[in-house]
Order: sequence, then structure tokens, then C-alpha cells
Amino acid sequence: MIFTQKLEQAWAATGSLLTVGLDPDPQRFPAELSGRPDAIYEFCRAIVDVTAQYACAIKLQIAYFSSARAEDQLEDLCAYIQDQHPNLPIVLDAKRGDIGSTATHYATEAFERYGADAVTVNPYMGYDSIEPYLSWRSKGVIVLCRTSNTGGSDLQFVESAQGEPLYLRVARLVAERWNTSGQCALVVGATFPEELARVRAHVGNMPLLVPGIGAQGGDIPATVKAGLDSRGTGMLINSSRAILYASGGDDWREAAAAAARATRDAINTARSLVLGG
Ligand SMILES: O=C(O)c1cc(=O)[nH]c(=O)n1[C@@H]1O[C@H](COP(=O)(O)O)[C@@H](O)[C@H]1O
Repeated sequence: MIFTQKLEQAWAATGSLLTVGLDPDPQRFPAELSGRPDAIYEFCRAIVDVTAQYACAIKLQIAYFSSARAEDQLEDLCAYIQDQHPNLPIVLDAKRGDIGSTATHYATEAFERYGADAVTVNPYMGYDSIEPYLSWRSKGVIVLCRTSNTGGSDLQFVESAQGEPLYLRVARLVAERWNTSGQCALVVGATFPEELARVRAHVGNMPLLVPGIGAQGGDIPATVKAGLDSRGTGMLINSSRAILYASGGDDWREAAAAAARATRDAINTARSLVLGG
């Protein structure tokens, strides 16, 4: 099944726009996992099991695995999710960007090695650096547009030759030129609801991956108001640390589940207000 269909089915089945982000930091793991060689896998597996019912997607941040020499655990985790939660779209957050011959290998890594449904990519090197991902027609290609960090403005606000800020140029390029197979999405931070609304106005119902609520302090009602598509969905609103580390005690699983549920509910309360009025 193609990524966008899987995502639409997940939005409908779960009634959730929340994406649970897996950024596993062993320093913050509960004591019961300390010393275990498979701690990253076990932590993430438990988080997926207790939060999946509240999520429309799961996002795995590759650097947290590779910096710990735990790519094998990432592989096992992706296989576990495909097996036990087959309707949950897997987003591999890798933010890759390189010339086409190299990008081909990054695409194979994401889609074949890890079996991800979608991958985040950096558009800075232009169309030929993105094409190898697009050639995997059933897969999602999620392009950085207006990132959630303050430094994002350094380049994303530079005026392009077309007289618009670079992030809008990226949004337009992706929507009008790169998305010929309907497999693209954009990353827009929840920390910038004004720009989120501007991006939404330019890209129709294209899915938006929206990180920045939770630990980065993005405002949920403002995010939802700015980013909903014409059908009242269209967003993967990511929260990682605020869910993963909701408790460092013995109740870490329950606390993560409760945080995911509360975040889903806060998003849906905001959604009802927008759609109702
Ligand atoms: O592409 C991303 O996922 C991403 C883009 C962006 O602009 N900002 C951003 O925070 N992210 C990722 O989203 C996650 C945010 O984590 P929390 O701040 O803990 O919710 C991290 O995995 C980041 O790498």
C-alpha cells in the first residue's frame, strides 16, 4: 500500500493526528533497562506497544540509533512494528540530502533495509537529489520546509529569486513540480503557526509533518488551526521527548501512554473547535 493511503487509513481508523517520535536516549531510560544490550529496542518496543492506539504514525530518528551503534536494533524495531502494528505508518527521520548516486543508497537504506513507509529529506541540493527517493513510488518523501528550530530562519527566510521566502519556494516546488506521484509531504514546525498556515494555503491537502509541540513548546490549538487540511486531517503532529520520558520511574510505560493519549485528545479538542466553528 502506498504511504499516503496508509496514512489516510490510519487517520480514519485512529481518529488521531499524533505521531509518536522515537528518539531513544539511553541516559534517560528507566533503571530496569540499564545494562541490557538490547535496551534501545526494548524501550522503543514498549513505547510503540503502549502508544500505538493513540497515534496515526511513528517516527524513528535514525541518529539516536546510529550514534549508539544500534542500527541492528532499529532494523529489528521496524520489523517488529510491521509485524505487530501493520497499519501504523513508519517514518524514518533521516533528513538526508546528497547527489543522486549517493541518494540512491540512502533511499535503499530507508525503504529496503528498514522498510520505512516514508523518509525525511533535505531539499537543499535540489530535484536530482530527491529523485532517487521519488522513484520508490509507494513510499513517502517528506521534505524539510520550515523547520521548528530558531536557526531555521537563517536560510529559510532568505528571499528567493521569485520574491518569496525560501521555505515557501520549497513548498511551491514540491507541490507543483516534485509531487507528480502524490507521494510528497512537507516538514513544518509547530513553533511557527503563521508559516504553517502560509504553507497550507500553498499546498492543498498535502500531508504535513509537524514537530515542535511538547518539549519544544509549540502551541497545539494554534498548530491545529493553522495546519488542518480541507478534510480536517492532513497533519502528522510529532511529539517525542514529552511522551518517551513522561516518567523515569517504574510507571514509565503508563506515563508514556497517558501522555500520548492526552496529546491526542488536546489535538482533537482543538480540531473540534476549528471544524465546529
Ligand atoms: O524532521 C523532523 O522530524 C524534525 C524537523 C524539525 O523541524 N524539527 C524537529 O524537531 N524534528 C524532529 O522532531 C523531533 C522532535 O522531538 P521533541 O522535541 O522531543 O518532540 C526530533 O526527532 C527532531 O529531530
